[in-house]
Amino acid sequence: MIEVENLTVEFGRGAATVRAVRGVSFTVAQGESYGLVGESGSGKSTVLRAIARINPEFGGTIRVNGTPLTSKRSRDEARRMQMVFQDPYGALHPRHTVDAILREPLEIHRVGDKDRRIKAALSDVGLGPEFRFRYPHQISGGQRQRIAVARALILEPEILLLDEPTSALDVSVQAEVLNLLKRLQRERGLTYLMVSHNLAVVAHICERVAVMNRGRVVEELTASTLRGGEPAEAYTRQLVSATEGYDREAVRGYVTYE
Ligand SMILES: Nc1ncnc2c1ncn2[C@@H]1O[C@H](COP(=O)(O)OP(=O)(O)OP(=O)(O)O)[C@@H](O)[C@H]1O
Repeated sequence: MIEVENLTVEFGRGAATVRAVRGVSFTVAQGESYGLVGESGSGKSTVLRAIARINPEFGGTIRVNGTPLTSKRSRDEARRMQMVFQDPYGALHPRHTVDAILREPLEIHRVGDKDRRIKAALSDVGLGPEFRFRYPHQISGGQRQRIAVARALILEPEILLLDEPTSALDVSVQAEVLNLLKRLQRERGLTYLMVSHNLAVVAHICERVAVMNRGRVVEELTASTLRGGEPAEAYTRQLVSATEGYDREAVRGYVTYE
């Protein structure tokens, strides 16, 4: 469970201060998938980065399973909460094989039975053992993102923070990775907090959604209200209609399961 209360994040000082997040509150229940949507610059990634402590400075309170987060991420917490980034190429070390990439978190956290776990992690994301000794440049973008998901899950966390996990992928590959994420969430009862500028992606994965604008949450709504296109706030309606044509087509491609 993630409880965010009156979160504020500022960058810079004096006249140059950017108030990126301004008093954001929401709660994500255990096993729920919750989305943050909004235009570029609305502050959604900054919320996620505060929870992951990539930006360690924040105001307000963030509690994970009841424990308030401090500016330093504990080792135990890293096991419970993992993050998947937009760009799988940037997130994976180019000179490490898939095996080394998946082995690293097991070594850091002194988890045994490494070979078995690595093979299982690959199979969990739909990749065969032949991928194990390849380098990131020897596999496709979608396969790289599957490896990033495998790495995030290899320590068996409860929570995944997903920052635009499919935005760098072609639409057809996006659908595959989204279906994979959805299946893993269902099978393992994972809690997801996902950021995307793409309403269709969020409506496909998430049960509830917070819409952000200029650092604030303007509306919290269910995915079915979002899909139905009848949100209460004018800003959300604008966001829906701005993306309607393209995304409604795209979402039709998402509703198949592996
Ligand atoms: N490290 C930083 N230093 C200064 N300003 C920053 C920093 N990170 C983010 N910002 C600013 O904070 C605001 C919110 O950015 P954020 O990345 O959270 O938006 P976003 O909604 O996730 O958009 P995008 O989808 O484009 O990433 C923006 O005005 C951005 O320029």
